[in-house]
Amino acid sequence: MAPTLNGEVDIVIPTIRSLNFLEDWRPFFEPYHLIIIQDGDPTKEIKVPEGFDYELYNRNDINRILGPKANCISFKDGACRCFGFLVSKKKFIYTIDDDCFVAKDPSGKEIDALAKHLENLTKPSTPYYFNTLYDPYREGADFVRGYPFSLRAGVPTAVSHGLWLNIPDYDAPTQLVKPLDRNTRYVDAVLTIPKGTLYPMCAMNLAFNRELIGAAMYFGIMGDGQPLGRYDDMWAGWCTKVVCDHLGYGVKTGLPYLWHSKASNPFVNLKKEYNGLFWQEEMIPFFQSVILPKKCTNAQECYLELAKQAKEKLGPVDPYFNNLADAMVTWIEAWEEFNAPAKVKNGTA
Ligand SMILES: O=c1ccn([C@@H]2O[C@H](COP(=O)(O)OP(=O)(O)O[C@H]3O[C@@H](CO)[C@H](O)[C@H]3O)[C@@H](O)[C@H]2O)c(=O)[nH]1
Ligand SMILES: [Mn+2]
Repeated sequence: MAPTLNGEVDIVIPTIRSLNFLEDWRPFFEPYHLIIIQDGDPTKEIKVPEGFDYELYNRNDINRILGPKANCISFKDGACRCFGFLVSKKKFIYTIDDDCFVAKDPSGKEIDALAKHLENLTKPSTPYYFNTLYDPYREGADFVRGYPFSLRAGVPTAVSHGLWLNIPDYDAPTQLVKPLDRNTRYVDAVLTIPKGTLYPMCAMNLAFNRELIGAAMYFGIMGDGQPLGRYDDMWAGWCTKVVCDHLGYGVKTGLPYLWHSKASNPFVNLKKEYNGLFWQEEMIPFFQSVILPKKCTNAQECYLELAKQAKEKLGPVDPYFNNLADAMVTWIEAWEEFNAPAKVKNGTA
């Protein structure tokens, strides 16, 4: 198990409701610093349970801190969480939704999701050759026969994507036709997503190495005033995976699980997602075809190149993508204002 890295971790929570869920996480989260992003009405008071060390930002704070660049941070959408990624100074970020609770593994033991994410992030990934016994660095597992020794050191892990029991993260059409579906299947595995393969990244139980990939973990312009919602984490997932593949970093998915308690309204979600259901048939082939030049040697440089290509290739799909590409550039400008560009060489920050 990874050591407690509490000096190197920020927990980022977007919220429009109360934070009572933190009581459930207290044994695991209390040693850590929280960055709470209060979305929606800034005059509403958000109560944080006693005993937590936190900083809280509402929309007025975001506007005051970023000035004109604040327009790259979404309003009335969980995508606002990426402001927390921007202002953090820590090596690792864990972001969690406020309707997610501690899950139990099949033995009935409570799952310390954060500890498992940190373990995932501090052990290598294997994107170049699939290990059929899954995570080879796990206690009691290893590389199987036929696995090349030249690849057994693995690569640095940039993203750890956790899953959820109970309410599944379905898109609105699926949720509308299968409202009673509950995810009861606990799969005891962590997989590295192979190089060249995209995946639908969900942000409700997500951790990443901010120094390696933080600059590309931008959640786009979604929600209020935008023709798209609930594709914030999808966009960030596609961008970060393409950047990780280019820079030689790994992305893991699987354990840890948490308990997703609340289904959001599928009718509201359908309105938010509607364009995305069509546009994803264009967005995904775009990301599958992206080639980043060798001169891009860190996440910021890769991201600016991605913004350029997204404008060229997706702008004709809808003018929204021109605005999104511009917002991606603004994000990097803000990122570099807040963080002296981390010169990351060979995966060590
Ligand atoms: O306007 C808003 C709405 C929500 N939030 C905060 O964002 C997260 C997620 O909200 P919620 O749990 O209601 O949404 P889900 O449909 O369950 O989850 C989706 O959100 C994305 C991942 O977070 C992804 O699209 C789906 O998993 C909560 O913390 C809300 O408080 C917000 O800040 N502003
Ligand atoms: Mn939810």
